[in-house]
Amino acid sequence: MSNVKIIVAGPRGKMGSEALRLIENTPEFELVGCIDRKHDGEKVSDLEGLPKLDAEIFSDVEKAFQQLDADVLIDLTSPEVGYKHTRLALENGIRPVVGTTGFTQEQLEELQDLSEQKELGTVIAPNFAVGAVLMMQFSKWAAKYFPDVEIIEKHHDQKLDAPSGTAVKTAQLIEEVRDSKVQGHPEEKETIPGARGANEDGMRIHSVRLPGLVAHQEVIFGGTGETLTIKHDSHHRQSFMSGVKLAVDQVQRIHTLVYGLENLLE
Ligand SMILES: NC(=O)c1ccc[n+]([C@@H]2O[C@H](COP(=O)([O-])OP(=O)(O)OC[C@H]3O[C@@H](n4cnc5c(N)ncnc54)[C@H](O)[C@@H]3O)[C@@H](O)[C@H]2O)c1
Ligand SMILES: O=C(O)C1=N[C@H](C(=O)O)CCC1
Repeated sequence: MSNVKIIVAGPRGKMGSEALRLIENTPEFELVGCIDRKHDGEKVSDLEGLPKLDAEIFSDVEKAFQQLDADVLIDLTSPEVGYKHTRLALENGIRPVVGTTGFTQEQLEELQDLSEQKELGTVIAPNFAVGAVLMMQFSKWAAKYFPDVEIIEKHHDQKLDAPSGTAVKTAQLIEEVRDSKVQGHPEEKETIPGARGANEDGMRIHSVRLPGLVAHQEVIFGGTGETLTIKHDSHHRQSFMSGVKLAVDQVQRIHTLVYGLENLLE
């Protein structure tokens, strides 16, 4: 089988640089280029701290997609940029694997339509860590029996979007199995705005941002005389890489958009 030819967008980022190491250590993966706001025309191997890979950096994304012979784009950038890259990749016949979070529901639907129109697989996963996927699935299961639930997500303080993509996805999975409900006292009042967190279908989501954190989430269920907490911690960004690898492998076998790694796990 021939190598999977990959473009990485955001190669100098915390996740992008980890994805480069994954490619370096995966014999069947080949980095053919990168998309970066800076360093146009330089090689990845010229940049300090990145693997010694002989792939060119492009600042013009359209030029990169037209000139490079690529199968897959791995996007690990920021919400607006990631959305634009995903659209352009599909328009140029390249299958996107997207870890970038913060896409709106409307953007996800547009990308689903484009993916189907082009008959090209797309994987968008708010969390590539297998443990986090299980935490979300266990939460969906628990919500059948414990409909009162609050989510506390904790991330490093450089994160742009809040709530996290994982928290939004968790809430969506819970919404599939519980009726809409208002939680807490019906007459509760916030004396400091935001004290009760974001409100997603009655579920409260609290976002913590602190240096020292990577990616963490607790889903707390309350019942009569008991609580259940389902918790996941990513202590290192390597935790996301087996999921990225799975997504790159699977995106070549599908012809639609898959939102969430759980849809690719057996
Ligand atoms: N799905 C997951 O499992 C997962 C895990 C961690 C992070 N994330 C998401 O991945 C994204 C990146 O996270 P990070 O921690 O690596 O952030 P980061 O800030 O460390 O890296 C983002 C990179 O994108 C680059 N970038 C910005 N605009 C660009 C453009 N126009 N063209 C090319 N590159 C551009 C920046 O230069 C930067 O290097 C975020 O959306 C984050 O929420 C997802
Ligand atoms: O570091 C981040 O940013 C992360 N974002 C994802 C999210 O928004 O859910 C999860 C993993 C880390």
